[in-house]
Amino acid sequence: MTRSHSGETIVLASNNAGKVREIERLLAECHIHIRPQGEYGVPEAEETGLTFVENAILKARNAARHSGLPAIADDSGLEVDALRGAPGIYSARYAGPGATDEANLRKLLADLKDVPETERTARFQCVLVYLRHAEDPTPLICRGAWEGCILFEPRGTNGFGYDPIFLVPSLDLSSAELDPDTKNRLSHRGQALRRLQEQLLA
Ligand SMILES: O=c1nc[nH]c2c1ncn2[C@H]1C[C@H](O)[C@@H](COP(=O)(O)OP(=O)(O)OP(=O)(O)O)O1
Ligand SMILES: [Mg+2]
Repeated sequence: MTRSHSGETIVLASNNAGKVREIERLLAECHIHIRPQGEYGVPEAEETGLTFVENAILKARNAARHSGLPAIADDSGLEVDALRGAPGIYSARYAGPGATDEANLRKLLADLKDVPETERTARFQCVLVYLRHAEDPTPLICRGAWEGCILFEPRGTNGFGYDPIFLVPSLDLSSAELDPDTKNRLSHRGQALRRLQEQLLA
């Protein structure tokens, strides 16, 4: 069965403006049209899963159900080796329910204050899920991971979330010091999106 869209709108199951910007930018290049779920009055899904995959499916299904459209969801987070993978799937609520990006980032810096540079390795994970409709039994699932290190102080003003404290070692720049195209070329989300594009357009 073909998965191609021939211009059909896909709802993007995210309330995170930073994610929406990055995903719109990459998918526009291949003429896949997405609209954020806010435009359809989709209520926020409860992220009760224990894996990125489960949470992405929950979010995509919720958006597909309320909008009647195909849906893409992104569940992502930062795994810090010195914290045995935390905050992971809990990255958005690390400093508590409804925490701001700034509060989450400050908590992470505080938790790592005694961890030396060589032990500050980390990676961003991203899982994207595409559902043709709310009951789609064969979701497309694509992932990406981006290796880096946690800085001691924030640097840069681009991006969102933990970007100001995520060092990209090959460039010696934080993720918040990258322009949007460079971040999309390297990031966990960019990797997952290119895999999803291939499958959607296959
Ligand atoms: O490229 C990134 N650059 C910086 N930080 C990032 C990135 N990618 C994920 N993150 C962080 C943000 C948030 O703390 C968590 C995602 O949580 P996650 O539940 O997937 O998203 P969210 O609640 O912000 O929006 P939504 O669920 O509506 O898509 O990981
Ligand atoms: Mg979320």
